[in-house]
Amino acid sequence: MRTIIQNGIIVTASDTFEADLLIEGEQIAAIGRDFPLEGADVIEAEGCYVFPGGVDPHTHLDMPFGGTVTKDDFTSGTTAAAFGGTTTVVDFCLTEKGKPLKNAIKTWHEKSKGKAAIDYSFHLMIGEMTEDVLAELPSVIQEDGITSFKVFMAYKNVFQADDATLFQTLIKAKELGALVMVHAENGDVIDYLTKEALANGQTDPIYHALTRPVEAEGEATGRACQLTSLAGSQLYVVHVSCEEAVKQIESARRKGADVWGETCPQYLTLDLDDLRKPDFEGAKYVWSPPLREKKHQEVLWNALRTGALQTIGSDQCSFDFKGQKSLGIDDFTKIPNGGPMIEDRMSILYSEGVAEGRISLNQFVDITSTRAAKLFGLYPKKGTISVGADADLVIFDPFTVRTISSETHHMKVDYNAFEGKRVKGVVQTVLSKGKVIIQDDTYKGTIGDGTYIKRAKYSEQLRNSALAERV
Ligand SMILES: NC(=O)NCCC(=O)O
Ligand SMILES: [Zn+2]
Ligand SMILES: [Zn+2]
Repeated sequence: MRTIIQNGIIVTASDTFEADLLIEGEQIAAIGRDFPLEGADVIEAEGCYVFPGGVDPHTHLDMPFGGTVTKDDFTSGTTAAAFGGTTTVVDFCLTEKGKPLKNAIKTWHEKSKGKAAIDYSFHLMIGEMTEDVLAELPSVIQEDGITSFKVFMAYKNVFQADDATLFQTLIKAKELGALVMVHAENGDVIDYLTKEALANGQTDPIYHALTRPVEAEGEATGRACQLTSLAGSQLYVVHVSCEEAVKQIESARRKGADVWGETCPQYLTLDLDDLRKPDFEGAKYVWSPPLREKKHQEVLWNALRTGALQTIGSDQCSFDFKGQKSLGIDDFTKIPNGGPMIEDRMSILYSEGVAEGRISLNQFVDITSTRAAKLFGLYPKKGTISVGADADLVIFDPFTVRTISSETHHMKVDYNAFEGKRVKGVVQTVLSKGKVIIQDDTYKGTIGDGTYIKRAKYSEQLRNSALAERV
């Protein structure tokens, strides 16, 4: 199959230029002008940007959590992602203590195989570091192509791991060439504060935020950075929400530590007051870390602009308001944490970031796609527009304005945290591996065409991307 995308403005993390793209099969075959049109499907992109498909490094699809299971599975979640311009997701595979890692990986393949609209991969949670886990890790990297491990420093008695586990994971990751990811909040302090709040009859959603203070995130972020330096390893801090955490990451990076940071659309745009909405509506805005005071948003935008934070994940973890979030109507600790964000991740970053002049167009591509592809061993197959790269592409109309609503979104949940918000820019066409999967707000793909990607090691990836940048 031959496809030509013509007259668009190509945008990569480094360049913006007018050119046509020739796609042969699944890949970009040439970038230029005046390709022979005979026998090709021609897509007109005049007046539009052509971006590399988004890479969402942080999703939870079909995941059991908080006494229920996320509403969006690999089919609805990846389809919604595609509508929003994302063409690769890396999902978190949850493990269970005392059980082989391979069991968890098998379960995640069962959840996703033949069910995805776009390509996907897995991170692997490490909850404990036993002899068995140590013995399994090399094959997780070599055979399963899973080159990032996630350690939770919060969710006491559920996912939380101790510092010894985090430290050993960092040491092992350095040896094996993996990137360690952390959910950085002090779970013990939060456990104490939540018990105290409940004892005082403080059960409303706002107490979710008030019992997870910025200091708890700042402290855990700093601790993770220090342990990373001590291990001489590499760290990626997920869903950074506040200035206290940004400062720790900035300070570690200034000292030369190999530390990276991600934030999410919700922390850039929503705030603590959303949790105070009446009639339990605040439950729609329960994330961990929680939404913060508005002043933190500017810090996060500045961090993205200056490079102190490098990526944006959706942290897609969706629960219906009715029936799922309502589990916590009398007790905020029972509200399932998380929200629907996979579809609007890029839209929010474009509209609030590029259109509002906070970040450049090239930074937008880097933050939504390229940087995550590089960090997680997907580059240059994913995350850029270059000859030989997968033809995962987004044709984006920057001028049209749309209104976000749960009535028109493609996620399975009954609300959208941005209901009624007007955003600049509309995804017009999306290609995944050379095939049009979204056009005119319609899904044209085939569920199951999204396939599992084995990823390169962290160290190899950095070497390869440095080489690719030099060419
Ligand atoms: N972030 C959140 O509230 N839910 C998803 C699980 C996690 O990433 O901690
Ligand atoms: Zn988390
Ligand atoms: Zn998450």
